[in-house]
Amino acid sequence: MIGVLVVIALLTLIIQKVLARRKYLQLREELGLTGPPTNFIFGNLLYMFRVIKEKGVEASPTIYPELVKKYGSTFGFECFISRQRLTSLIALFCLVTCAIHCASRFYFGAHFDIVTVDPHIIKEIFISQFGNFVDRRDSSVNTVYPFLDGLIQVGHVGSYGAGWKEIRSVISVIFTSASMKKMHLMFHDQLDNLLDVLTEKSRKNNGITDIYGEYQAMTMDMIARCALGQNLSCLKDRDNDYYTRARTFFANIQFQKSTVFQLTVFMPIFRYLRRFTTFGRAERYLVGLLSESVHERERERAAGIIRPLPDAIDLILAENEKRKLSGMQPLHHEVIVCNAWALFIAGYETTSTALAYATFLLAKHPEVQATLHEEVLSTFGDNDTIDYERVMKLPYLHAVFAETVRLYPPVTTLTGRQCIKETVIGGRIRVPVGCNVMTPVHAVHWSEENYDRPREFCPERFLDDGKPAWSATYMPFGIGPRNCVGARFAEMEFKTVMSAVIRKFIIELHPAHTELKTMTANILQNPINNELFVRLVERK
Ligand code: HEM
Repeated sequence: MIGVLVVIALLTLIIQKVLARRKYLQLREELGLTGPPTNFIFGNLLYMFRVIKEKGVEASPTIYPELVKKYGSTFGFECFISRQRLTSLIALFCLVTCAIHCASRFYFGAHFDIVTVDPHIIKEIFISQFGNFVDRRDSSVNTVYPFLDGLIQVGHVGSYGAGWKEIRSVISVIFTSASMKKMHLMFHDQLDNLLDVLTEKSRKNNGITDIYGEYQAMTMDMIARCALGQNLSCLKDRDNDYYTRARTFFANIQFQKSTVFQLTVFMPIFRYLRRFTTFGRAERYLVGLLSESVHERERERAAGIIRPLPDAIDLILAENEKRKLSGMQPLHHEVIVCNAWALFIAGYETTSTALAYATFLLAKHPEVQATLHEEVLSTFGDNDTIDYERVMKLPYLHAVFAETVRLYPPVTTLTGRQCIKETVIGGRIRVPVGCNVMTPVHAVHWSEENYDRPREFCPERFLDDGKPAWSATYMPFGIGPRNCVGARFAEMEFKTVMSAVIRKFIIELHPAHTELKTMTANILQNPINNELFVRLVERK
């Protein structure tokens, strides 16, 4: 008798899930959108797998731009997940479905996104209707500590009461011009370290250097110093705990490498297993150190010890003290830790990727390199300190920066928003609560409607108009009130490092790496194999 009841319960459950899935798959049609054919179980995932299987992983950045060509500027798409481990995933899925059928949010397939590169709709979502789209498109694995209350993921209501708006207003104080100038003073030690390491490399092995590896170590040193007050020396000591754990974190927080990550796409309840994953364990260790740093800083401040060069933690704590004094609820300790962590991860990989792309592009375009070198040399000579005021104003350097992140945006699909109040966009598309709208930045930047010869590296396109305004056709740092809070920091770091490197070295192509091959995974666009080789020749 019990056996019969169990079978009936399971059948009912399966029928219910199948019907829910059918209804979900009809959403795209209901909203009047087209898109690639959808598989009942895998949504559009198989479409992505097919492209990568046929053309290789280097074709991954072309997926969205090609879809735009095929289905127009706004379409519907279900994505997220890799084929690797699908077999084990399905087996596990069947098992756990029986075990935890009470999970309330059930994604049998994947997320449904409205994808748009239409400038009018982009402006609506990210700016004029921002109030209806405050939340970022969520990734289930990130909706637990230590990500949930960090700026990258937090929604309009945070778990400790402080939502995106409040947290953003606190974090923004870190990036005012006055704070940035002080942080710039902290760059110089790291810059000297970088030049020492690169000089050594240029004298060995014919100057062939994996420049991406060196930039990654350096940006970690810089963000750790400026954001977290940690004096690391990853450039010179790759075995240090921060570096090895952060590399483990980044190398493993990927769909294809983590079964838990994959499971969260189907069933968000699995996000609670984050802490037991390889990336989760590395993260827990680093976040533990951060939490201790915050406590220590609180104790110092209470004892009246104020650092002359405040880092991000000092600035957050100072802002929190002001909040207390004016009768507002201060940010909870865990919220501060989540945000210190968010700044660390958002500020590390992205800037090193942009620097590596630019270095490669300068090697590939010696005429651009010569013009940039001339500008840097005529401003700073051979020995002047590269100071904040002057480096931020160099027009050609700015054009190289702007064009690099246009042609190879390091962040491609973080620019998504989740609807929190039902609305209509583009005058016709109903967007229900919970639905995501996402703009793939590279598809916007590679569109012939927006740029002449969009796949060519041409810094001059940013010279005529001076500083490019971030807009619906130029959005390497996103757009609207929830754009990249660290954009000016990234710009400052990029320009300072690039000036120092170009002043000291001639950059040439490595004969075996004459083409820049990138791949998109999760929200980022990285060099394939996480390495990028160039040849460095010390200038006389
Ligand atoms: C070249 C380097 C960088 C690129 C290309 C980049 C790009 C982006 C993009 C596209 C977004 C999403 C914006 C949107 O949804 O409209 C974003 C968000 C964010 N970025 Fe960056 N970023 C870079 C460097 C940094 C740095 C250095 C930091 C911190 C020091 C940082 C911190 C953040 C944070 C905290 C957010 C979330 C902001 C919010 O939701 O309010 N980023 N970034």
